[in-house]
Amino acid sequence: MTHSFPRPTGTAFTPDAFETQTVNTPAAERRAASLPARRSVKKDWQAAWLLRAITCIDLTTLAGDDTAGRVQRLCAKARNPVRADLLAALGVEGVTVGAVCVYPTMVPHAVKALAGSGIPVASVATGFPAGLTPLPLRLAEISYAVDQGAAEIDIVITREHVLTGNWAALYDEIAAMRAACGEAHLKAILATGDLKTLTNVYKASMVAMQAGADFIKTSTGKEDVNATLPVSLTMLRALRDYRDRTGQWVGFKPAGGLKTAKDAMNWQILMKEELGTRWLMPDLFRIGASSLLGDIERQLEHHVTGRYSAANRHALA
Ligand SMILES: O=C[C@H](O)COP(=O)(O)O
Repeated sequence: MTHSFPRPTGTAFTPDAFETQTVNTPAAERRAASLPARRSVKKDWQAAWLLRAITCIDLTTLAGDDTAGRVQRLCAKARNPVRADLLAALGVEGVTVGAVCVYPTMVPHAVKALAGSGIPVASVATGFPAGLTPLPLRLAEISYAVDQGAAEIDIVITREHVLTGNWAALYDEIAAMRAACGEAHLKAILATGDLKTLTNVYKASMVAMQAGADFIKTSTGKEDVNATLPVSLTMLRALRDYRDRTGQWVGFKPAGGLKTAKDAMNWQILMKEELGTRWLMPDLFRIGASSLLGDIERQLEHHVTGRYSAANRHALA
């Protein structure tokens, strides 16, 4: 039984917790670069890590041409992410994903398609992906998504507040969004590809956690640069510093560009080494991805059958 942590409550706005902080970017980049070079775990252990990764995927479709039919198909995949014969061969059952993540108007279709599954529906909101609409409209979008049945809200921050060092304004907007979420969990998308420096990433992470975010998330998937290992390392260090200062455990969600099973394992290894095994569970770790599951399933098929499906012949090095 995994110990469950109380939902983070945030704190008062506390600039001294981060204002003098600077990130050693070359050191962070060196540390991150060492991960993919590692020999990854092999055979049964690899399969176990990949099954664990599936349980943390926020299976996502965030496209302008999304339809009810596409969301229904995604939800069917969320319910059964791995072929039954492969699960039987692996000796596991009941594997499902962490959540399904969609746009607000697609929430009702996901809620209906996931009824009885226990899989939560996550919705982006607050003017995703740019976030440049009036705050009252952004808060109303949160309320709409929650009213439609979303249990998790992925909000986007106003990057200008970070780029101008207006940390109080950033705190206030995220705190207002957290209040609008009510019982729904809030994931704060920092759009790190827009934030220019790792020091800004660290500070934005701390402010989002002080404002009550349940998760901090790297990217919308729409920036030029989305989830990277150096940025993720910086956010994990902020998570750890925040936990050490406040005792509150906040979750982490890399998103955007995680496409392969190797990507998933690189982030899992980073999480384990920086924060520990407990942080590999879906209440503290999610991967926002639209195509990652396909490659993980192909690697599991290879593990079981020794063959790759026609769609992919890239060995997991
Ligand atoms: O979290 C949501 C992201 O948009 C997923 O990005 P992706 O399509 O690169 O997997």
